[in-house]
Amino acid sequence: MNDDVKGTDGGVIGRAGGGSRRTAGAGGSGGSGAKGPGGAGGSGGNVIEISGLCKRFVTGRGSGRRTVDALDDVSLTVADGSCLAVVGESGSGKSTLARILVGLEAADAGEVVLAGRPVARRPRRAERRARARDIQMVFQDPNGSLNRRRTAGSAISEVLAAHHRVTGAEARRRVEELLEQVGLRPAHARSLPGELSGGQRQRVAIARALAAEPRVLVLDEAVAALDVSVQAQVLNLLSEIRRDRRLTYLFITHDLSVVRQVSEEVVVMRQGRIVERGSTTQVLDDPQHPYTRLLRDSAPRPGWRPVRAIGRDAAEVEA
Ligand SMILES: Nc1ncnc2c1ncn2[C@@H]1O[C@H](COP(=O)(O)OP(=O)(O)OP(=O)(O)O)[C@@H](O)[C@H]1O
Repeated sequence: MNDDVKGTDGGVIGRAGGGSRRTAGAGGSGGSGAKGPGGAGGSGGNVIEISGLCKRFVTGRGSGRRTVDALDDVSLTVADGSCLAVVGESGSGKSTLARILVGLEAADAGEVVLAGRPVARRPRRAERRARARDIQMVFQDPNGSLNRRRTAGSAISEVLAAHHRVTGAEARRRVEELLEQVGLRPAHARSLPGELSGGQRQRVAIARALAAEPRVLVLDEAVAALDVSVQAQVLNLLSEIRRDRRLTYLFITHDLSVVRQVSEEVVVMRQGRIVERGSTTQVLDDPQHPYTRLLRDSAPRPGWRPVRAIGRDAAEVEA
């Protein structure tokens, strides 16, 4: 972790309304938040602590060999019950971060502490299962987590059975409760994914993730495929669920208007590194890093004129 981005105030990422912000300096890439008074994993502490995370992908052979540092010394914390948004252009490393967090990918270096427990880089089966209870992921495309031949009810009860000792009538009752929580009717338990709209499918995917009763939801572009009115409904639903269940969200999105709606804090990623972090209002209203300004100025809004510089070096853009 780089000292130039460690806040002397103990960092900001993990605290809602922490009120401070850091821009990573030359060579800086990480953010750091302090443990709250409750300590890691405790109420008021950080439920996610990531430090020095690195991931390199190597593709091709010989002269076609290519290496990409998808994550380069990434550090951040997320406070219990808060929502941290992760933004950045395509290829900046957001999904790799999410996939490592939920165990779909192994990091090359660095540490992940989840609910106070360090996560092994190559965990055993029991550890993977324990992690899945703590942290669940919702993807952009619900078809990724829903089998087209399985009803919504069966998809949800599969996760229930994996993590909780419930069977028969109790499982059916829990499925109905979960469907209601995501704004669907109990009868939807009998629907196949193909019989549901995109928004309804994403609600089922959310109910399925909630069935584990996790502490953390990682949402990777979870509303990006929905049309705007459905998107607003699902975002409202996610906010209600977070409040009611005291969940923690890591919310990956490229859409800055979504960031404003859902998160208290935001980190901005570029080429595998964190370049800026802070409260959502500070970062979006008064961005300090040229790349954040570029992202903001590239977002469509009334009177917007496209900036054709995404992909150019941010320093160039600044100049
Ligand atoms: N399995 C893989 N093999 C090779 N390269 C990969 C792999 N996964 C990701 N990468 C590369 O790592 C970099 C980061 O990818 P990642 O998917 O994390 O970015 P992202 O910010 O989530 O992008 P997007 O918003 O388009 O999903 C990219 O350059 C990508 O091509």
